[in-house]
Amino acid sequence: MSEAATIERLRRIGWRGGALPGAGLRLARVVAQHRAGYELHDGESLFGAQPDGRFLKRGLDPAERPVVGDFVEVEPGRPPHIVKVLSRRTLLSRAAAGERYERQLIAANIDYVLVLTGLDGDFNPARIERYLSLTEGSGAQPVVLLSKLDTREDAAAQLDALRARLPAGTPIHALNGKDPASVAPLAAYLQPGDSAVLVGSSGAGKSTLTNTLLGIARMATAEVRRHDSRGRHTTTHRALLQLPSGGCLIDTPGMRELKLTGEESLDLFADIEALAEQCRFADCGHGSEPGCAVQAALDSGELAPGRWRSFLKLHDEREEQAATLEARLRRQRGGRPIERPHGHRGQRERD
Ligand SMILES: Nc1nc2c(ncn2[C@@H]2O[C@H](COP(=O)(O)OP(=O)(O)OP(=O)(O)O)[C@@H](O)[C@H]2O)c(=O)[nH]1
Ligand SMILES: [Zn+2]
Repeated sequence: MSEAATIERLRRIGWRGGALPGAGLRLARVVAQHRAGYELHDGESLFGAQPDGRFLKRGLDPAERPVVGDFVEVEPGRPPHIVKVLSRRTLLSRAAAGERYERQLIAANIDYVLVLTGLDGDFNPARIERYLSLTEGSGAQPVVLLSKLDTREDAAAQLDALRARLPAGTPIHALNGKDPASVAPLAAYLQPGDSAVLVGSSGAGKSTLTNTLLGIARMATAEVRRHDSRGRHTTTHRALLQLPSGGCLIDTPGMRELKLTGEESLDLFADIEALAEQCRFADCGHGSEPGCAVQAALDSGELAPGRWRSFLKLHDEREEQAATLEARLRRQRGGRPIERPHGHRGQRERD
């Protein structure tokens, strides 16, 4: 295959250029990670691969291991081996409160995180803010998508409220996920060389939107999954969908269930942090303390109550996660076996 053809093929799986690997090596993208190994796609076909021994060394920084979305160099063989991870343009990760403190990598080289929420009962600005905070520092650009526009007559008010609340410049698109014309503006984020992930709660319309983007007839979700797992589509795969607009969508269960786990930045609430610094007491609880700048801003309307509540919620969640993490680390340092609290099981069984 000519070099131009190779580059064209790789662009369709989100490659943005760079040096091609030396003779005998193949460039591919990680689309899934299993206990048994990796699934890779080279723009033409899907194949399994094993990580080279050096990636399995104990104590290796997990950030050095291949992750979904990585471009890797592969040495042929049975099975092929991943020998090198190319440098990443973006990296989505979160803190993992496990036995050992680790940053858990979610995906590499993602350009756009499409945060999908339905304009129906699913609509929840606080959750959208939480998703946005997850993309902070990753290098990926968040895009807010609101589905089920066709079911609402009063969406303008929801949109205005969201615009006022989210950081200025955050792209927001309201759409009908079933209608190709309504979805067409998203092509701007899905050009050749672009990689996107679609996240949102169950029922938000991820499969519906994905099918419209793919331009294939809408099928029941379960049917789509069954067909894909049988490999009915030869050029696409559930985990890495090549879209007609030229970009690709990484769609793995791990991506779909992105959750906050405690270490995300609260930068979205920098204005509130700044307010809190103006309180008379450094340890102000922002309740009934005299000289509380937060209460003053709430009273004057400068700070919206809903925004204050979502700040508190995210804050509490982080504190809780941090406490869990600290307790685990303390246990580990003490070298004692991990004890399960005695009352725990009994309590569980009672309810
Ligand atoms: N009217 C309307 N219905 C929609 C739209 N998007 C999705 N739906 C419907 O909402 C329901 C859920 O959509 P799915 O695409 O299955 O949602 P999902 O996010 O993939 O859900 P999970 O597979 O559980 O993660 C289906 O009945 C869709 O037909 C939309 O823009 N307008
Ligand atoms: Zn205060």
